[in-house]
Amino acid sequence: MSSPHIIVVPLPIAGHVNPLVQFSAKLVKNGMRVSFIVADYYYNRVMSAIAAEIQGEEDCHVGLQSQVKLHSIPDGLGPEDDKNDMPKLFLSTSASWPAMLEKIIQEINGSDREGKVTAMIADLHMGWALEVADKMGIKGSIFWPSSAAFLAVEFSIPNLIDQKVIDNDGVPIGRQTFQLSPSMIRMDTEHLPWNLNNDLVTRKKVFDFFFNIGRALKLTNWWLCNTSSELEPAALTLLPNLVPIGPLMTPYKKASRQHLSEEGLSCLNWLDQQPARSVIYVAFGSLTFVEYKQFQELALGLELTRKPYLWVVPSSVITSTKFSNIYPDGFNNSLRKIVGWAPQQMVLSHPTIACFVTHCGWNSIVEGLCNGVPLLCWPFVAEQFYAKTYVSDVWKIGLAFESCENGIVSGGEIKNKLEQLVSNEDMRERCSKLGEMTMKSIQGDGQSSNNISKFIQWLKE
Ligand SMILES: O=c1ccn([C@@H]2O[C@H](COP(=O)(O)OP(=O)(O)O[C@H]3O[C@H](CO)[C@@H](O)[C@H](O)[C@H]3O)[C@@H](O)[C@H]2O)c(=O)[nH]1
Repeated sequence: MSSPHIIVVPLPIAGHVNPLVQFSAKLVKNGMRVSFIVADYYYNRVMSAIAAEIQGEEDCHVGLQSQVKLHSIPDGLGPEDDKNDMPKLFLSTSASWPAMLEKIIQEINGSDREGKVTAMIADLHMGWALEVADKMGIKGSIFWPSSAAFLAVEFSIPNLIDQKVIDNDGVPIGRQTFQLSPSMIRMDTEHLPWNLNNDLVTRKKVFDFFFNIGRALKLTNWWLCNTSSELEPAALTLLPNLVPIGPLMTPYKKASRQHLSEEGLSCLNWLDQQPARSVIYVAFGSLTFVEYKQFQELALGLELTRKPYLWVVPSSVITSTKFSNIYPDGFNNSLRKIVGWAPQQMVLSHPTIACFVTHCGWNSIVEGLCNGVPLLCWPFVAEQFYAKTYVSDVWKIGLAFESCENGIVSGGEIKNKLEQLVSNEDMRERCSKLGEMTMKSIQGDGQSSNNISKFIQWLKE
């Protein structure tokens, strides 16, 4: 009998692609074939990430890599569009990908070499893919890469309308805070998941898109989430049908440097030269954060600490003259390293990292805490604010910036918070403990590990 063949469909953005790369590696190690759908510009990065995941494991051999096949699709955005613009991605992929996905599945099923597709794992925000699977007689499951808290808000839309927190179009009825249950974090109507930008027409489209996700959820009972009961007991109680399988990450000692790009390797080589627990790591995930004045203040704050720092900055910024003028002596010297992309999980597990300045993307938060690295929160939109509340108020493993009246966080504030954070041993200790507890969930008999085993069993049935 041929092995199960799983088609994996992530939203094409790092925070959605990465956890599914790691999950795909697990499926392959459990004897399955994976067809991974990827936007064309991600092809090379995903290819090397998969190779590193699979070969990095001590108990795996090179041949397994051939069990994953990438199928690239154009993202449907125009040449001028930002590849990380979530609302545009939701809308363009849901319009242009269904027909292409169906064609890919037909091609796989028509070829003798690969074995027919037996199941699908679709990102919740690619929920339309389950309708394609359903039409083609393929069993499906939903995967959510972020917090259960985020989902709890999406699932509570009818209640929020009834309770007059939002109107029928998702618009807040006045600014207010609310709790979805007495043990849940308090949320602000400013940070609803569909408030991804200031354009009201787009907000409404994204709200309708989220509201309609319920259709996809009805097509499966497997709602997988990249969280764990150690991290989000209250949200998981509120959503008893959600299956926690997180944190989806690989411990560093197992991962391999051999597949890194030159830039990635240069980050680790540079870290190898730094003193233990000295380096500030700064990265904002897929977010393109390029506001000049704020960039200048962040650079100033980092320089004022006189500590070494590794900062991920979009390549377009590194090459622009305006920004390079901030550093008259050049972007890189022995105390600073500025790169376009870093191998984040390896960086965070490096013993020289002292703290992480993050935009509070869920994967960044979980990767930081699982490596025991205290966090300095700089949320920009939507659910990143929920993650910030977890970090600073619930888990107490990090701090958050105060912005000034003009919305800019000053260099002085950045320096002060960084100094407070790195000198706080209690916080570091709490972070290590929470990280250890959370990692146990995906090991041995941990809850997430058991859930993954049950899911794999279902895929094999
Ligand atoms: O230089 C870098 C920067 C990031 N990463 C990786 O990219 C991923 C980034 O994920 P995340 O921190 O979740 O950020 P985004 O890509 O910005 O994620 C989007 O998707 C997440 C999951 O839904 C949401 O939580 C975020 O708010 C949303 O911005 C992580 O695995 C990082 O390890 C790298 O490897 N190198």
